[in-house]
Amino acid sequence: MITLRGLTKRYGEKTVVDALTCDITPGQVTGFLGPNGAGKSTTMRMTVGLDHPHAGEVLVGGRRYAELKHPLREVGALLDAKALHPGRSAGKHLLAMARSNGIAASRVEEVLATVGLSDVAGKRAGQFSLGMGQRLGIAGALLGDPGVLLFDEPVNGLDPDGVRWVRQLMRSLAAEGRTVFVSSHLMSEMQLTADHLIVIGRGRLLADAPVAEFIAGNSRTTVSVRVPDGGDRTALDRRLRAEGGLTHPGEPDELVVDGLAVTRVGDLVHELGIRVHGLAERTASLEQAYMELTASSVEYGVSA
Ligand SMILES: Nc1ncnc2c1ncn2[C@@H]1O[C@H](COP(=O)(O)OP(=O)(O)OP(=O)(O)O)[C@@H](O)[C@H]1O
Repeated sequence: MITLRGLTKRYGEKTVVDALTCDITPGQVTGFLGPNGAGKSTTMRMTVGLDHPHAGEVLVGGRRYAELKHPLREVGALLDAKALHPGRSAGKHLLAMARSNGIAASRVEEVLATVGLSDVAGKRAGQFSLGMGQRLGIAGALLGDPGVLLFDEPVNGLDPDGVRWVRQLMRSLAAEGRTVFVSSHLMSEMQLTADHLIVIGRGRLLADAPVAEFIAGNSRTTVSVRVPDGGDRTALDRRLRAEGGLTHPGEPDELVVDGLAVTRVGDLVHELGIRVHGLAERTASLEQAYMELTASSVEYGVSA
């Protein structure tokens, strides 16, 4: 469990993490979303003692990071995959981490195997590709077999196979009862990986909800009706509007209906005796819901 209570961080005049209060609970993957500069990395850095809050606190398993005797056994983190000694081999890098936290040397081979780097254990980390570096960072996070894991954009630079591997790893770590907190800008991937979401904008909490609830609460479900005959389409359009629906054209043979349930649209089609080629409910994607929610919190954007 990670507990944030009024967590606040300022850089100069700017408050980059602003009174964040939430719990990141075990047994599920919690996605951490927010526009560039929202304060995600800063929050994660404070969780593992690399930055210090100006106010409030962040606790791991009920304790501050500084109070943990062997921190890597309690919380593992992939924050900046490039932050390692480039001349040191992957194996030696992990061994040094293990020694500093009283972790058995045998864990090094285990985690290298888990991330698929056993064959390059002797290679210098500086020669690693972006994806290999990410895998090594993940190995470091797993080293102490911790109950709490933080991953800051873990799929950055990974190929599709690697992205899928990370997704499965996150899911299995959560299924083992661990707390998995992961940031990403890849909404489609988050939709597949996360159970719960924490969304921030300009350092403030915007949402703390299960993925499905977040999507439902920040977007509208529409109904798509495919009507091949233009005359029928006009008649249906008129009727749907009379019933209080908002309609707009989609594909050439399609009407998109807002504000009426799919069952009601189906009944009206039947009543009018209209031939249709498709009737479907369209649920918004996480990306649409996210864009909707964060539109006013984007700091570094270009106007459309
Ligand atoms: N060491 C620092 N000194 C000054 N400002 C900083 C420092 N670290 C971060 N910031 C500022 O704090 C804000 C939050 O940055 P942070 O990296 O936490 O955001 P983020 O949500 O992780 O963004 P991204 O999605 O781009 O990685 C930004 O405006 C950033 O410029």
